[in-house]
Amino acid sequence: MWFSKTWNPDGLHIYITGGSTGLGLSLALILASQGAHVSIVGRNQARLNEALQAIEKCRKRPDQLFAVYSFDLSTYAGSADALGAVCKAHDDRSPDAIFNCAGSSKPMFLVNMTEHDMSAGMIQGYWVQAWTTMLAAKRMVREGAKGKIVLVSSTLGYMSFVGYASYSPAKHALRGLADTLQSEFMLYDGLDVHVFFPPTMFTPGYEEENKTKPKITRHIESTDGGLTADEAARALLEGIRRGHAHITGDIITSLFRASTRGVAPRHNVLLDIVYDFAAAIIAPIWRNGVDKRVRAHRGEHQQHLRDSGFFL
Ligand SMILES: NC(=O)C1=CN([C@@H]2O[C@H](COP(=O)(O)OP(=O)(O)OC[C@H]3O[C@@H](n4cnc5c(N)ncnc54)[C@H](OP(=O)(O)O)[C@@H]3O)[C@@H](O)[C@H]2O)C=CC1
Ligand SMILES: CCCCCCCCCCCCCCCC(=O)[C@@H](N)CO
Repeated sequence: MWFSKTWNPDGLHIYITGGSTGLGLSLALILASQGAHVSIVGRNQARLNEALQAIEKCRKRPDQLFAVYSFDLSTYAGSADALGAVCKAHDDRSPDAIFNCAGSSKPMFLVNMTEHDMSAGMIQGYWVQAWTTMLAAKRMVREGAKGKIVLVSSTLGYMSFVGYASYSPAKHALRGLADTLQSEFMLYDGLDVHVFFPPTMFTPGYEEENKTKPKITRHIESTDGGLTADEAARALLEGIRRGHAHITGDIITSLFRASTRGVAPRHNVLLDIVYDFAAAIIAPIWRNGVDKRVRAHRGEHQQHLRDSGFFL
């Protein structure tokens, strides 16, 4: 399955969760312009309608079907209803590819989180993609269909630092799910799983998470230059075209990919060995600087805890 080096979306039915903004919308626009039928799901109907208008402008042929559906994918039932609606418009057949882009994050200090913040991290990071993956796999296997399921993790699915206690565990969990399925789906012919690890992407979701993001977190992650949603979408599609199991679209995440590879297949063996070696040198130096910065932040953090009423 790693050796299929071409993928042409023309004429395929592609289901994009979280396709109304950010990465998912960029993917929808690119895939529509390449001749795919595109179905997207999100919660907010107004944003879905706007997305549909934008997708319509990318139409390549009159027979392409574009559809948007409002469902909350954080539950099994919502994900099942969404997938059912998406398939119904295509003779009840499963999509040829599913891009799980839905998700969100709320960076905060652990001790400032409520029970809801902590559990929402797992729901909006993991379950929002895992339920659709499970439901789609069942459908595809029952139909004997060939297809692709793509999960969207993050650089924070390979490593983490202060501020991401509710989010990074969920993105690590997606990697575990993808690695498992990359093995398990060897049982079926033509069912592929890919997992994407984007760095910072300048999207509406990024604007939203910056509202709660601690200053120290923002500072540490500024090492990463970031990508536009369009650049990230193109990197993801290139990874799929190359048949990569773990897809990275920037050098920093490629260093982490190579150095935390486990038994995931390498991309270019020689280059990945170079990345692994480079990470062995750079990672501890970077880490040392970050640890110093976090320790130097202790005084300001205590003040923040007092100001936020934590001790009351
Ligand atoms: N931006 C970044 O810096 C990074 C983001 N990521 C990940 O990439 C993915 C895309 O991020 P990005 O494009 O920034 O996000 P955006 O917030 O811009 O878009 C998220 C999309 O998902 C939808 N969505 C969110 N929650 C649900 C839900 N419970 N049910 C249905 N739809 C939902 C949103 O629509 P609506 O709100 O209307 O439901 C929207 O369409 C996410 O998984 C994110 O965690 C990874 C690394 C970096
Ligand atoms: C091998 C050594 C390399 C050293 C450099 C390390 C730099 C780390 C940058 C981390 C960037 C985190 C991006 C978060 C994206 C994300 O998922 C959030 N925006 C939440 O949505």
